[in-house]
Amino acid sequence: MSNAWRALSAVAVLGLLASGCSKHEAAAPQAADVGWLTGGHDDAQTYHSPLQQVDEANAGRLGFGWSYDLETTHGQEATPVVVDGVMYASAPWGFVHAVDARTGRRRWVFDPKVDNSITSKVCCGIVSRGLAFAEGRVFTASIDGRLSALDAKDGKQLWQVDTIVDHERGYTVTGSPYIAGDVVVIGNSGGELDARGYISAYRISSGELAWRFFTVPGSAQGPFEHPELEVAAKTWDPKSRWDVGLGGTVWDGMAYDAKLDLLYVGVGNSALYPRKLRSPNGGDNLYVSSILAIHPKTGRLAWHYQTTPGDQWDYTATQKMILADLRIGARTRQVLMQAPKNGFFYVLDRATGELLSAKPYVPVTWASGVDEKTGRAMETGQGDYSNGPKLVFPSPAGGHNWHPMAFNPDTGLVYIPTLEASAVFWMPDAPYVYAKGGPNTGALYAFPAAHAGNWGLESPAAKHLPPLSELGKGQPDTTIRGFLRAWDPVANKVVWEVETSGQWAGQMNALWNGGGVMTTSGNLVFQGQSTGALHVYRATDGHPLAAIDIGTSIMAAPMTYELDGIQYVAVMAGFGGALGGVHPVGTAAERYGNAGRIVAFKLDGGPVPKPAEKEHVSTVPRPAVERFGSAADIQTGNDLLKRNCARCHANEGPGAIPDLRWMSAQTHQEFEDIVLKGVRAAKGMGSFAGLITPAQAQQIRAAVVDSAWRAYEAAQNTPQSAPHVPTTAPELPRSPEPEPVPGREPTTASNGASR
Ligand SMILES: O=C(O)c1cc(C(=O)O)c2c(n1)C(=O)C(=O)c1cc(C(=O)O)[nH]c1-2
Ligand SMILES: [Ca+2]
Repeated sequence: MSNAWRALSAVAVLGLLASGCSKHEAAAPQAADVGWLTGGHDDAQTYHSPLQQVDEANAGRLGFGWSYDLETTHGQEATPVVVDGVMYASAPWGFVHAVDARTGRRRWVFDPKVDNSITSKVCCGIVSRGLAFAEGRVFTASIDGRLSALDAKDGKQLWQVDTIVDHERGYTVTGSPYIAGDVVVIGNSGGELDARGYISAYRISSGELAWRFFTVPGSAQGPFEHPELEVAAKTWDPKSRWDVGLGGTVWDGMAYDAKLDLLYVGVGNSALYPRKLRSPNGGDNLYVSSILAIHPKTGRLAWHYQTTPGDQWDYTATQKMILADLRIGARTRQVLMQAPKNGFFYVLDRATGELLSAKPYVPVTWASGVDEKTGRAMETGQGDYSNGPKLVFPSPAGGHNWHPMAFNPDTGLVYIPTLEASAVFWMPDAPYVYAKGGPNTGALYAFPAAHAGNWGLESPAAKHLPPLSELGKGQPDTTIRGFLRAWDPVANKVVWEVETSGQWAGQMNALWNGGGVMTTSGNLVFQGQSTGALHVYRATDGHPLAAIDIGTSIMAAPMTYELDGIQYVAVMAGFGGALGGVHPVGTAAERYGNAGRIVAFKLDGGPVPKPAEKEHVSTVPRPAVERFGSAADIQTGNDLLKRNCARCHANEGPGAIPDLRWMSAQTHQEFEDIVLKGVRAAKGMGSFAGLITPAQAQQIRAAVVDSAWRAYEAAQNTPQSAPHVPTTAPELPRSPEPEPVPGREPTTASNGASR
């Protein structure tokens, strides 16, 4: 169907010819090399490979192939591509690593030379979700929004464009570029800041801008950049906060159908979050939280489907979409499938945008269902926090986030890394004030989780809320859990599942312990965990086949390719993203540090070398400075911290991002320079000058010091109530469980982390 598939079958034909030629020499026929051509393997973004050398009978023999040092401790979220024996991998900041896919030896590295002052605008970690490959060129976006075309041979830059329309606003780019015909398309991030979302399409050959599509109007009356915005403007209150940008960022999934010549684009949440502040008289607010089908030749909209009308919970529809042909009733339908954050699994006709089904794949309370006639979600009111705090399922982390799901055409199942979690949303007491280029959600939220630092209901900023016993009355169990779910997209039910939260159920770590997914025609499903294990399951029934401990936390989806008759499986490993500031209790990142690397596996490769173990802090240290500031300063400091800092600094233990409570005396001295002059921008801490005054910086510091002393005093009085900082992480299972894991029952059997 797609270019990628055509390329693959061309390789297969060449392979057959080659094996025909070698007939006389009585040698084993040479298997054709098979690559992985887009982030999700193909234009349909299936995360499925037809390879079957590694299969359910031998997956237990998977071992070390090679590893490659990515020279960073920021999170790894990308799936590399492999073309002609070379792996191209995108890494934090927008680096590209070209690596010999047989040996892991470096061929070239592209450094986008980012001005690191951009980091104060990063919402959810300095990450990259991938690159695109076409016509001998690698396309990559840097976090500051430049799109570069590189010569795949040597990494030389062929062209580069600045894709950002307004550098005063909170734009960054973490998403992958995608190819659609002769254009390369890129979106951007900033839906928690003041971005006005859009995608831009550039000519593959020259980098010339072909078209740009804004996802939300810039004003009530126009002039409108393109006709679709006039339609969209009617769904907004004319008094909407046009000045704040309104969100609708395209920060992750796209897919392309070459036959229909349609590009599919997932659009993110609204900014501000609360309707009351954003579009006071309501409206659906197109095209936030929508799936768009766009003609890549013209940039005109073919159809749209809005998953969350008038979103106010960060329910992005940016999640990766998969294109497949499914037998539904008596017909084969060309479908698009998505599991957006809002908790419903959508099957749409991808030619027309018609809704075929939408069923919850995790607990959902904001809506009772989706009306399949009108295609509209039916809101319950449980999500309405305009008059007081409300506990809502799913949480803003989503029933599913950026972690790729995978579709296996052999089993007909979609494998989804899901989250069962809720959050309490509320409007802050202080009136909302627009912060140019800064955080502008207009709402706050917290997770009912243990050890959740600034993200939890125990955080000082959430202290005035009613207790969970009251907020959660009559609601589903708020224990945070994660499951890998095999979902039948025709019957709309779970066929099998394994729990991936394990021993962390109820804690923030449970959120994304399970990473992105890949599936193969060896009847296999692959998923890494932040424990540092790559898990392999039988695709048909979830039977666990292998758990390979690599000593590096895995979030990204694995991929696979075959060279010289050897099938490799590879994954980019490293903890971070939105959870970068959370203490990764019990993970490989905690035990072995978080040096990012690519690890490749092959049959009979033996154990994977692990990084050296880190030394662990087992006590709560004494804060480096004495308490200071008034109670009012500390209260203000906590609110400022929640709005500006908590998206990175959870302050609940040693994470990939420092816990500010344990700043050294030296760091305390440099605090204003760090916050206001950007002296640590190279590490990811850009300047907040213009957003925070020197006096406010001191209020934030006073709040941090107060928290540090409270933790210290608690630890002195009752050691067992001290923050949980284990000295060793649990051992991972080395051998598969004997029993299959059938049916709908939740199980902890297969990942061994339930002890
Ligand atoms: O609205 C946005 O523009 C935006 C951007 C990003 C991003 O670029 O990383 C995330 C989110 N939203 C988001 O809501 C979210 O849950 C999230 C998780 C992650 C991550 O990398 O772990 N990024 C983002
Ligand atoms: Ca968002």
